[in-house]
Amino acid sequence: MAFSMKDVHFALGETSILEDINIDLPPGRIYGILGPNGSGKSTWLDLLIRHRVPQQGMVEYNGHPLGSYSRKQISKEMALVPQDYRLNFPFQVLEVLLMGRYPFLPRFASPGSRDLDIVREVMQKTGLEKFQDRMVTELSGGERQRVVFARALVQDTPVLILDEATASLDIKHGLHLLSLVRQKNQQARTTVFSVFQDINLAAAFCSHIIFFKQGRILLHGPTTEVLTPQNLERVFDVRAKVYFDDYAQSTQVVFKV
Ligand SMILES: Nc1ncnc2c1ncn2[C@@H]1O[C@H](COP(=O)(O)OP(=O)(O)OP(=O)(O)O)[C@@H](O)[C@H]1O
Repeated sequence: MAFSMKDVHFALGETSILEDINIDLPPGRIYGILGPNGSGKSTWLDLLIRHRVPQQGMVEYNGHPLGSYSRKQISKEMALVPQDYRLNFPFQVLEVLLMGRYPFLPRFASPGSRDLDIVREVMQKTGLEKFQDRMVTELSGGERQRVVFARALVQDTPVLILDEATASLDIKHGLHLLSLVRQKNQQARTTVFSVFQDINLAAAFCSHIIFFKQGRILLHGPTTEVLTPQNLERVFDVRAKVYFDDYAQSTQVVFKV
């Protein structure tokens, strides 16, 4: 298993945020995380990357307790693109991307030629070359988000965690970044967790879906099996039609408004 969670409970103060989380997550899949606002999706991602630690239960990564990994080891294994990350310091885009290599550098060492090669390759693939000398503080919100996303690709980890990572991007750049993630998943069997509000994007991109509701995992499974009108009604209280779309070559959803 890439991850395994047993009887996980997480609370903030007196408020229970996640309850009874029991799930085994094999590697090499693209997991779409879906659920209403406030259902615990981002908090659950925080448990995966150990930004938060559950009060009860066990989180394992590759068969070992997540708590047995150092922060640096975790950074070599997992990269996160947060929902709303603010790059407030006046670094150049190239410098921010090089930060993705820091977990792999010995203490006090500077990035080497291999690190620069990885950064250049990601810049080229993500179309960020023309921004490399610009200050991140002088980019638009979407451009900055593309830099944060690219930095996670530079980190080049077996696990990639995306929290509505393309929500502020235009459709072309969003689809392009997701296609890069999928290519990497197919070539290197990376494991991807991605929260989406756009259910059709999740349907097109994810092999598996995990539905959250009120701090619990309500159900999970292969996208084609669990993305049904009944489940969408249970989770989101909406009426929907689910069908296979030839053009998208994936399951798609239309909603009754
Ligand atoms: N720092 C905090 N203090 C208190 N409650 C919090 C805090 N952060 C999150 N919560 C609460 O925890 C619950 C889960 O939040 P979380 O951000 O994980 O939900 P989510 O499913 O990712 O939501 P969204 O779709 O709106 O991003 C919510 O009820 C939220 O109000």
